[in-house]
Parts: sequence; C-alpha cells; structure tokens
Amino acid sequence: MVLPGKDAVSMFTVTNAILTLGTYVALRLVYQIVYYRFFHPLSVFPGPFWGSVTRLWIAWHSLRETEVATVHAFTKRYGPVIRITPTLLLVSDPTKLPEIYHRHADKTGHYITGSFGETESLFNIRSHKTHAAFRKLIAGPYSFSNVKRMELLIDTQIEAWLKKLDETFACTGISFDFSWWAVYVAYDVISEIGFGAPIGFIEQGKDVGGLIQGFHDGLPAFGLLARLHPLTSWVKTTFLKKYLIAKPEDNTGIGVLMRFRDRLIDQRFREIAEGKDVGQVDLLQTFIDARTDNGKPLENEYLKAEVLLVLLAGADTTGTAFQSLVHNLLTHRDTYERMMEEIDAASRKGVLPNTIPQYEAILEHLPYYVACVRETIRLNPPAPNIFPRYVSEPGIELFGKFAPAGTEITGNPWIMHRDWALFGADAEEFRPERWLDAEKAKLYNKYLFTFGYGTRVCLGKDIAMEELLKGPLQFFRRYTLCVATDKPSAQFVVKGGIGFWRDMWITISTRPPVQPLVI
Ligand code: HEM
Repeated sequence: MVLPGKDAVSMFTVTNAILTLGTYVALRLVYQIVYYRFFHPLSVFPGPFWGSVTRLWIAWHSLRETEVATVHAFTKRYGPVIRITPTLLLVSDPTKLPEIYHRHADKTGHYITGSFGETESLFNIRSHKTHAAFRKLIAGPYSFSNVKRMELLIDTQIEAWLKKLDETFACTGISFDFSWWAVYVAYDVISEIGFGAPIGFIEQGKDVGGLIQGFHDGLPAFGLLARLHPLTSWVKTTFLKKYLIAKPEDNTGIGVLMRFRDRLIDQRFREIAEGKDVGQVDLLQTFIDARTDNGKPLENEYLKAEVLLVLLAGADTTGTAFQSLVHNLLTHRDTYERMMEEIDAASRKGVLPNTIPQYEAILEHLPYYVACVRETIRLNPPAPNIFPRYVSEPGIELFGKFAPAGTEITGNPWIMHRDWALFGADAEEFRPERWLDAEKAKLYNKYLFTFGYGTRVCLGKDIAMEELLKGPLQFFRRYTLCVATDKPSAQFVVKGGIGFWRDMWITISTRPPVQPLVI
C-alpha cells in the first residue's frame, strides 16, 4: 500500500526542488536585470541594454571579434561615455585620459593573472602602490639611454631579415604573406634584446614551434577570461585553477616561449657562475643586475615573469604596427610616393647612409616618414583593447553625471583616436600630414593612447618606436612593393583585444640604392 504522505514527500523532493531552483534562478536574473538597469548608480549612463545588465554582452562581442566596431558605434550614438558592462564605463573623449589613468588608479580584476604564468609581472600588478615599487626596479633597463645601447642589436636583426627577404623573395619574384614576415623580424629583434639571442624566425623563415599561431589561438580565451573576471577569479579558487595557469610544460605557444626563456636564463646564470664575461647589454642582463633598495637581486620567478612579458608584450604588437604601416601605404599611393621622395632626397643629400640610419638621423631628416609611422599607430593601435581602472575616492564627474569610487572605467585607443573633437572630421582617415603641424602634433602626442597612459604606460615604447622607425624605413628603401592580385585581400582581425593582419600578399623587387650627389 502506498501512503499518500510519502507520495507527496517524494513529489516534493524531485519536481518541486527543480521548480524552486528554477524559480530562484529566474528571479535572481530578473532582479539583476531590474537592479542593474534601473537602480544601480551607473544606471544614469547610457549604453546597450544587454551590456548594462550582464558582462556576457561584452564577452560575446569579444569572442565574435565585433567588440571594437560595436562599442565604437554605441559611442557615436550615445556620446563620450557609455556603460558597456554593469560596472564598467567606456570613455571615448581622449582629454579625459589624465583623470582616468591618474597615478593612484588601480588596475581592475580584468588583469586577472594566469594566462601568462603564476607569478605576476609588472603588467598584471593591480595595486598602484605595489606597481610603483616594482616599476622603479624595472624601469632602468628600458630607459632611453639603455635602449640606445641596444641599437646595434636591433640593426643586426633587421639586416638579417632583409638578407633573407633578398634571397627568398626579391631574387625569385615569389609572392609572400608579409603579415608573417613582419612578426618574424619583430620576434627576433625582441628576443635578441630580451635574451641576447634571436629565436630563429628569420633564419628558418617560418613560425618556429607554432609560437605566433599558438599565441593568436590563445587570445580569444585570454580576452574572455579578462572580461568575465569575477567568474575567472572564482574559478581560480577551485580545482580548475590548474587549467587556467600557463606552465612551461604546456603544449601551447606560451609553453614554447616559457621553455625557450628558461633555457636562456639558465644558460646565462651558468655563464655568470663560470665567471665568463657575458658582455651583454640585453634586458635579461640588466634585470639580473637590478638591485632592490636593500641591495637584493630580483626573485628568480619574478625575473622570469618580466622576461616573458618582454616577448609577449613586445613582439606581436610591434609586428602589427609594421603590418599596418605597410598596409596603409599600399592603399594610399600618393602618401607612399611622397614618403619615398622624401627618403630618396635625404639619401641624395648624403644625410642618410645606405646602411640602417641612426634613430636621431631619421627623426631629424625624415619628418614625413615619421608622420606616417605616427599616423599608423594612431589609426591602427596594435592593442585596440579596454584597459580598465577602478575610479578612486571620491568618484568622478563625467559630462554632468557622477560615477562613484569603485566603478570600473576605461578607454580604448582605437575609439579614442577616432575622436572628431581632437583629430578633426577626418579622424577616421589615414592622413600623416596632420602630424606636420607642430602645435597640433604636440596635442596629439599628449593624448596618444597606443602605449597606454600615465604611470602604467608601456615600458617598451622607446624600443618599439626605434624598431618601427628603423625596420620599415630600410624595407621601403630596399624594395619596390606590389600587392599580389591573385591572392586573398588583407584582413585586420582583433582577438581578445589584440589586433593583427592576415593575408598581406605582396611581391618585392630590389630598388637600386640612391647614392649621394657629389657636387
Ligand atoms: C607597438 C608596440 C607596443 C604597443 C602598442 C604596446 C602597448 C602597450 C600598452 C597599451 C600597455 C599598457 C597596458 C595597460 O595600461 O594595461 C603596455 C605595457 C607594457 N609594455 Fe608595451 N607595447 C608595445 C611594445 C612593447 C615592447 C617592445 C616591450 C618590451 C620590450 C613592451 C613592454 C611593456 C611592459 C613591460 C608593459 C607594462 C608596463 C607597466 O605596467 O608598468 N611593450 N604596452
């Protein structure tokens, strides 16, 4: 016999438990939507409906590679500040940069650690106080005077790259996808500067160990984990943590890089222990020589994290800027011709040697070429990403509305550099001439966000600029470029906040060197 009471209990435990849970989840969702949309302190800021109620909106757009275009379109519709997650405001007016990226601003949970290894590097440190202490130790090696000492290392790799291009493509007339070759030279320059040895991209003429591809493949997950940072932080407290943290044993691009880094660091320490005169001026040696206020060397794990950061932050980004410059010139033939006339005139005058010119000579004698580089990093910043900070006490006034302390706030260089008020109605066009007006150029430089802003600005900026002024210049002087018409067209993609080109098919032929005029 079945007891009616027992039947009721079993019905409750199964169906009702599911119903109760379902109702709870539904009510939580409705509560979250209503609260974030109508009662949250940021509800006074305009923005996309789904963005204002869930982080999944931005995560979805990041994953679909539509984030930049979508957010840009919303700033055009709603004005200089929009809400793109329940707790994150995006500002598109560059004159607000000093207020957002001030010296006491902390980085948010967006900079979740793990994707680049367990130990935090300078880039991931969130507290402005901790960051200031570490940056003091690390900034010396990146100083302009130290970068000047590395100029020869950069030149050696650029020369090796041109030699390889001569043999492989200029002599044969074979078309090739320049997007890869721009990154090959960038990686070998950075690894030469970072560890005193090129990885070997140029020599092998291929993506060694699938490193570049592996890095690009990891970007969507990297962007996703950052955008869903409260969830990521929680996952890191569970057993799943081990899947989030990159390790040298991993069979990924980051794993390959970590192993390469560890080998070179071990080798350097061995040489030092054997009393060899290392004679290196690379970043690794300057990190090894760095001392804290009480005379201690950097912890080994921290040193490793900083060296890895050099590769991760410095190679792909610089390669992308080189790609964008070539793309912009190939699609703006008048600009290209004007730039070449300037370069050839300087060569004829004898102020540019046929070998790779010194950085200062380029700045002094090639204002239009320099303007082309600057315009490229304005219009095509290699990291068209969000860089969120917490608003500190007592909050911030934004165009008549108030955001309390603790709000996440960000700019995006791609969007800020398209601001009409600062750059004019042609802000979305490639027009290097805008940089030739000294007064305006001063203002543009003040609000340039390509390398970040304020106390967390890119430490490798001088290295990147030196490389970008030298490598492309010698490439343009050496070759006539033609777009290969029988191949797919060039495409710019943004994955997880990092941009790069694909399918930049070109052919190159050698230009006779322009000799100085003898009078
Ligand atoms: C065109 C090339 C480059 C671009 C566009 C770029 C961009 C950036 C940006 C936007 C940041 C700041 C991110 C933030 O606020 O969270 C940054 C930080 C950093 N970059 Fe670069 N970077 C480039 C090249 C390099 C190179 C060549 C190196 C090293 C050799 C480097 C090393 C660093 C380091 C160490 C930081 C962290 C600075 C800190 O937090 O104090 N970058 N970079």
